Amino acid sequence: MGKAVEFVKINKYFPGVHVLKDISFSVEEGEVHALLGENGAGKSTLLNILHGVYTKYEGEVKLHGQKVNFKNPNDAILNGKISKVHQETMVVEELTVGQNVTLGYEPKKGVFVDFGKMNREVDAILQELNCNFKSSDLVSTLTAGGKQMLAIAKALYHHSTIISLDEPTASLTLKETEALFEVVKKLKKNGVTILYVSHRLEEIFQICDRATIMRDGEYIQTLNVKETTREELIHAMVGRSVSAVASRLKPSPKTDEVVLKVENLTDGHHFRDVNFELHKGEILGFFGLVGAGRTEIMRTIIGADRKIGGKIFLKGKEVTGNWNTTKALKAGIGLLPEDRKTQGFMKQFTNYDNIAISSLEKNLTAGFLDQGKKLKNAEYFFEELDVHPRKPDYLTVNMSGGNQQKVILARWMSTDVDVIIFDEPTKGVDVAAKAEIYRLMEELVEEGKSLIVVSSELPEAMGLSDRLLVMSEGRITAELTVREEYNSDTILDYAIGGNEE
Ligand SMILES: Nc1ncnc2c1ncn2[C@@H]1O[C@H](COP(=O)(O)OP(=O)(O)OP(=O)(O)O)[C@@H](O)[C@H]1O
Repeated sequence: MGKAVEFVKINKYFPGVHVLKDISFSVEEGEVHALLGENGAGKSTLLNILHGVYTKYEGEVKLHGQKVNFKNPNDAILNGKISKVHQETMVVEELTVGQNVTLGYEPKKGVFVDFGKMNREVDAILQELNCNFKSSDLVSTLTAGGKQMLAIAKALYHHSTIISLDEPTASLTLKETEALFEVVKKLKKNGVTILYVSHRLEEIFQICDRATIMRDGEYIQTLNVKETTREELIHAMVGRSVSAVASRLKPSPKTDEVVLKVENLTDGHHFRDVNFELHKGEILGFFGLVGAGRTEIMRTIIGADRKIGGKIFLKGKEVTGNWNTTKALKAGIGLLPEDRKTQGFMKQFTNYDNIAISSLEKNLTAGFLDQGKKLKNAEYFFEELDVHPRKPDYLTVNMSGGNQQKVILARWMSTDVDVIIFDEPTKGVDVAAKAEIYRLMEELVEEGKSLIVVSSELPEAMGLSDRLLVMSEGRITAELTVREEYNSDTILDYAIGGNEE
């Protein structure tokens, strides 16, 4: 078999930073090849070069032995038969699936779009991908997994022979993830080459043949996944051994004082009759599959969404009136949102300003905002969370995805609120930073703060929480109070809804 992709001595510079340093390696035709590395290692930058997003770089990219230099991603799709599928795949919600898949390249009858042909062609691809929606369905009716499939369908419509999947499972349900893996296997069988970027190492072992590891913009090595252990992969990525397992070093200073109480909370759509208490100094886990209603509960608690029934008590006082996020923050409760790209940071702000937004009072000296204080606080978290590059004065928008997450985490960790809700705190975050985040959470409870951690990663939910609530389809299906008795099979059963109390 030949080489689908060859990178030859790729160098890439952004103003003041040398991001890719002499990267050379190749990807075989028909293999599933993982691209691994810590946040900021350069994975997205390399993919952006491959897919024609960045056109200025040193070195050569070859596809099937031919040197290419695409003008833009469209050029790459049309002339290189190479497509990228990622989280933020652009779709036009108001159009049908078929219109989105064929956008700009619709089959025509004379000057008119041939909708019959469009639907026939797209439906054939959707069938091949085992999708449960049709070409004529509106995109707005699709789930995150459906949209991902749509992007793959688009790649196939353009006869792509190389497809990159960038963190494809981050927002997918368990079922959607399984369906995606089936599709990956099928594509591979048909000779399609897949480049796969993910921070979820178990997935690498499930579907990848080889893995290339990058560190600080450099090529480290390419490994045969079957002959590699999880520990070896982590060591190659981080350059040292790191425990990839969420664990607690110290017990929580948990008390009986109830800081947050939720009674029969219902939003009429995503969850109903939710009851729970959060105690001062504890980490309360919320485990469930994507779509179980956890995010919606948390948004309702902080006043971002409306409830139609039930009560919320904060430190013994019922939350009434026009409850909103500003009032919540003032009352001492904050949420680190799951969707940090759109709800997380200000594009025109530097890292230290983005970190300081929610703790401005802490950064005042004699009534004025103290730049020095802001910077010092940012520097502390940059060190603790190992943020790359170590530049608090950089615009957050220019940081890698995972490092942006760390900046937003730092914001919530420096707030004065004493109840912090973390929604998927380690999504998109590399393995070394995960361990740091767990340690910082322990420090927060030690300081007397109370945390809720929403997680779809079972080992994380089990390893981190003092108490664990399991949700399925909008309801709490179990409460597990003794850490030592956590059992992953039972918890998954509760999450799937097969073992309701
Ligand atoms: N437009 C830009 N201007 C300046 N620096 C940039 C720009 N885009 C990326 N970088 C820097 O390039 C480096 C590599 O970023 P890249 O997004 O490729 O990393 P990554 O491996 O994909 O990380 P993650 O796992 O967090 O997504 C980072 O240090 C980032 O700050």
